Amino acid sequence: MFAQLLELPIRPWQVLLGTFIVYHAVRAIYLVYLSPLSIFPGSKWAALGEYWEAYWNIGVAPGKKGQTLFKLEKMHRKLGGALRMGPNEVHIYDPRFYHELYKPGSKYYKDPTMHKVLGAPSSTLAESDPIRHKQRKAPLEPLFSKKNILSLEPMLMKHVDHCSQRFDEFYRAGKPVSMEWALKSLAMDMVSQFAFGKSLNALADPEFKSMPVRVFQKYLPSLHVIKAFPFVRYLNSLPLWIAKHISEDVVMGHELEQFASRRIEEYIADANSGKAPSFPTLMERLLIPLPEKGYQVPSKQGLRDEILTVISAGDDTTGIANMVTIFNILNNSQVQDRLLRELKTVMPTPTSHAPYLQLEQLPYLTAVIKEGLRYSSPAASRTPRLVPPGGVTLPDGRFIPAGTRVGMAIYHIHYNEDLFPSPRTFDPERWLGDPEEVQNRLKFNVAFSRGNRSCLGINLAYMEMYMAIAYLIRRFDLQLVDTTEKDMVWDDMVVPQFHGELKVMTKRREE
Ligand code: HEM
Repeated sequence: MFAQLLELPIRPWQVLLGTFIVYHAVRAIYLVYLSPLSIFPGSKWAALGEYWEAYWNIGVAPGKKGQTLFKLEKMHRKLGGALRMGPNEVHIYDPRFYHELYKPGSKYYKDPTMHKVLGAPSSTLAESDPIRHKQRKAPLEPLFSKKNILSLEPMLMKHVDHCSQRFDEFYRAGKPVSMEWALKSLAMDMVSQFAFGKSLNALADPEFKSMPVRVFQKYLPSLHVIKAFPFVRYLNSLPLWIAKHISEDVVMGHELEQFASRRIEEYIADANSGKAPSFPTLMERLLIPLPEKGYQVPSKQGLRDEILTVISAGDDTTGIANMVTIFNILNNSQVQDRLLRELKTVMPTPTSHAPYLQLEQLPYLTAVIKEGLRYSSPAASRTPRLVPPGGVTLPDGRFIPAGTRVGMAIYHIHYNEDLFPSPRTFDPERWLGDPEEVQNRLKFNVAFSRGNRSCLGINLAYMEMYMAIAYLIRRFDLQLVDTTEKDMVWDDMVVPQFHGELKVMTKRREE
């Protein structure tokens, strides 16, 4: 019988199929049982391919959208501080490793294969090469310095005033404001004016749902899909007449790119005719070469990529941090009363003004903002890096070889019970009290990440938060409408995507 089988002719496709099966079987045995990463526990599926993450993130099964972060949290609690996350990736939960991975001068660089498919590959955010990254950052660092950002205060104030006027209109019409859209529009106007010199006027949209705000809201969650299936990104390169038939999101993305390109042309034309804005802008800096620092002015497409990346990095993040903080203030009358009492010391009437430098000195407002950043964790997901030559030994003694992807998530640090007891309670008191304890805790308030690749926009984000929260709480007696903690539960769609809406009635305070 066996001899008869051997005599059967073997067809080429059978050879191919057999080779394919044997190759994958051997590969699977190697990855799961023999690879140096096989010492790390975790799902066997995760060891075999990138699709374990996608399964929990992109909604292939009902209720499994944006869940990898939370799934990892549960698994770490059971299986320990380091887990296998992919064929070549380990996920770390142990906070002792955070400041090794994301420290200044860290040799753990971004993984080009991962970052180049996300967003604009030529942007500073996506650049993985440390030398090129330094060159790209050269014009941006002084621009984002605190001194420079302070000069934006009058411009930001104008947008807070515009937002307040829009709140009045909603109140007169007897309609609640959807705060997520309103606060993202506020952040959009601030960051776009900083980028182009002119704001996109998102606050003027009747429902705060202007095209750019909607596009970013839709685009960021699609990064989960692009990460798992990089070819999806190339849909964006299709001619518009084809794209129209495939996806409305792609069409919106095209519209935004064209819109940004027009704004760049306008800026250049204005600057050439001596009409540059009176405050520092991103466009202005990007157009000045710095040969001594290796910075060259990017192409028009490079400029567009950089501008759109900065706007996207600064819009949803700040809008979400403000929204979550405001919800928690309104949801806790003790927090609101104490904050209001403090605000009245520098803004005695609801129409008073207080300079940012004075707001920044208020201890309770500062504690509320720090807690808001911890609690909201707007950039919650893991940010992977590559282990440098020589490999690394984890605090628990296990070794990870060079070239392995390792990542930690800001949310896991912020919700770690050992660092922040009762992490699900919004408690500004954590940031008051014994200065030494607060100082230690501050090391783990990592909303903006740490080290060379930490947030460039931190000074702008703080100023936006202080101004939005101080003025909106001092000016308005905001009342929650049909909003509970359940609405504030979120899925991790690159930025938090909430299950419900924060809606408030926006009545002016009289005293
Ligand atoms: C509450 C608001 C914000 C939070 C929580 C936040 C958080 C972060 C985090 C965690 C990173 C590091 C990402 C990584 O490791 O890949 C980052 C990077 C960055 N952020 Fe922010 N961000 C905020 C607001 C802003 C604003 C307002 C801007 C600018 C207008 C901005 C611009 C950037 C840029 C350009 C980078 C890339 C830095 C680099 O790669 O060198 N961010 N941000």
